[in-house]
Amino acid sequence: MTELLSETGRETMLAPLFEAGWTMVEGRDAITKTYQFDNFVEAFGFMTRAALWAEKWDHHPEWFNVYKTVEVTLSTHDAGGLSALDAKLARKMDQLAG
Ligand SMILES: C[C@H](O)[C@H](O)[C@H]1CNC2=NC(N)=NC(=O)C2=N1
Repeated sequence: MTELLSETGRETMLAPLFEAGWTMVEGRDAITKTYQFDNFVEAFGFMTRAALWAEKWDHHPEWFNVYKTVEVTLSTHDAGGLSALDAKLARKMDQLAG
């Protein structure tokens, strides 16, 4: 069972993500970010690479793709909110998106 982020965890792990363009989802303990790529192949390539990390970590994004835009929402369903895994996957996605 994955634990919800503590207050300290939120300050240390989420603050840098907010700096990097992630925001809280309204009315829900989840974070979201919209990535814009140059074209569909770049967007889908990002999703493919992120999917492999998600599967490896058994932690999966909610996401929505239209052409070169990918809208991502991260939350831990098992915990009913944000856990350290969401921060970890968010950092990986930023890295993959370059
Ligand atoms: C059984 C399986 O390990 C769980 O359902 C995993 C799968 N991927 C998951 N992904 C996310 N985002 N949250 C979860 O709680 C979660 N749980």
